[in-house]
Amino acid sequence: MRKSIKKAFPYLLLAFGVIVCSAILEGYLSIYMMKIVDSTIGGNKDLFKDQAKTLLIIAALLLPTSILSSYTLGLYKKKALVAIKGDYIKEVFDKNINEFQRDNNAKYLSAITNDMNTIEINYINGILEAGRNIIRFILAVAIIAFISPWALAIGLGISILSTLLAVFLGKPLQKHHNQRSELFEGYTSYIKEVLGAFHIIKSNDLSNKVYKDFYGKSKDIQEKGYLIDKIYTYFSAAENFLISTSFLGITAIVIYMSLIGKVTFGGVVLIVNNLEKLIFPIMEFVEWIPKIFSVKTIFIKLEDTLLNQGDYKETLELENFNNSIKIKDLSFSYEDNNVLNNISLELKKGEKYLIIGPSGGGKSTLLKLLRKYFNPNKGAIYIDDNNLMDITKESYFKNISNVEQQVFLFEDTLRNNITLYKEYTEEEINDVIDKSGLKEFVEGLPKGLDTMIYDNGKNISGGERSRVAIARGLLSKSNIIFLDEAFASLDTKVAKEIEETLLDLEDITVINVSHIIFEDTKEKYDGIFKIINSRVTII
Ligand SMILES: Nc1ncnc2c1ncn2[C@@H]1O[C@H](COP(=O)(O)OP(=O)(O)OP(=O)(O)O)[C@@H](O)[C@H]1O
Repeated sequence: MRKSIKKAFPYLLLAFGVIVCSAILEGYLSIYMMKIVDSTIGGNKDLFKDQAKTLLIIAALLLPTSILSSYTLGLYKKKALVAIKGDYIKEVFDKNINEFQRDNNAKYLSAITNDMNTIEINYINGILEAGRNIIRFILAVAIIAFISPWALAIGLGISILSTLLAVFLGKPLQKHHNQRSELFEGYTSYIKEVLGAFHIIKSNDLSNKVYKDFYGKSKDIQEKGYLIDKIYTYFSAAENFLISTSFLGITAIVIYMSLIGKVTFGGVVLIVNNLEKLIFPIMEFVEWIPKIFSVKTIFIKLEDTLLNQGDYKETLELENFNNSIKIKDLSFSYEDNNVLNNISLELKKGEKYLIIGPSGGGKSTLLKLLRKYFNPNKGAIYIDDNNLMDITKESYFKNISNVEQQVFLFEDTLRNNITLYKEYTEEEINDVIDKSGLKEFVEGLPKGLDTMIYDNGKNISGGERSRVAIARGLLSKSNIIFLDEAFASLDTKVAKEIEETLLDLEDITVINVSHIIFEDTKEKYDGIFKIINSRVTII
């Protein structure tokens, strides 16, 4: 993830370049001011008269450079955040389907909101502020060294002490930031769950329980934040004490040096003025250092969420599906739960299959294996004699489509929901609308295909949703359609009509996992398999 932020590095260089220019102007102005003060006190006013105009121009130039530095710092921040958020989402969608499904997706939600927020506040702002302070510090070092190396040595001593303090305090902060990030993850997951279950909570009078649970989780997060703030407070107090006593000490030393004639009056003014620039940047710098380091654990956590465990190299591109799917001696278990045992089946292109069996028997697992969500533990699935394990996911997914009980619909037009944002001719679209049984529905809509679908399809029926999923599959020229309990929430008449639509599709292989068997359509299947006790029987 840090690599993503590095993409914005040129903008960081630009911002720091502008700050360096501004610092040089400031330094030049300070030294000239000192020379003028000393020469004026010494009775020579000519230098002031000669240089007044130049100094005014330099002072005026500080205004645009400071505006430009704010602008370039903002630009870097924007580019870095867009890069890291964009790359994170892209990599989430590179995850294997099974690995993504295994996790609670609140983990990703929390990463893209809470963790990105912490990265922005502590890491990106930290880099900007630390860099800016280093530049200010170097300027002060140069100016003070020019006047008195002694004053510089003392100032640097304080800086080293402050840095050691920051490194020492950074460790516990890292741990607490990580724990807070985990609490945020649970909190996001909980909010997602209770908002999703709103009607169950209301209708079962669970609001009080939700309130209590929410209060507990929210309190834990606030307490952790409070603890982090407390550590920062102790840290700042120790640092303030160190700095203010040192500040007084150095001022006294410089005044003494002036009394014994080692520093001019202008030099005293300049050193006292630049001591602030020597000490405060370091003070701010050391405050940012633990914040920057504390984000390290968040980067590691984000990268962990993106890791794909399965690293099997897929080498075959499936252009088309022409003959058959062969399942040979396939076994699969979830850890030690053996779900499928030595299954062998052959499914032919264009034929229609129904898979039935008791709940928990392994029907959905077989379907997931056929959909390539994961690979078998033993045996194999062959698509036209190619081991499915070797076929790339991208090329395989182009050949299959899925009709689920819950068909996902985007908040967009019916057309875009069917085409899934790909280009097709009107003729192709009308053809699949006809074949999927959506024609009457579309014709009845005042805006036809341009009708908007709202809130994941609240304005269309369950049967229409299933038909949209079938239309998607037909339009993308899927060779195989998998159904997973697609009829479970439909009334019998609608379910039967959709099943008949599917059974009438020519050249398309349909594999339907269902509890529901209609006696009158049963005969239309080319094969019915029952999964029971980890084995398959042909009916
Ligand atoms: N991701 C998983 N991790 C661990 N065990 C799982 C997982 N998914 C399913 N199982 C277990 O595997 C077995 C088979 O589940 P599967 O969902 O394949 O059955 P099913 O026949 O489709 O059931 P149903 O008809 O109720 O949907 C069950 O014992 C189930 O608890």
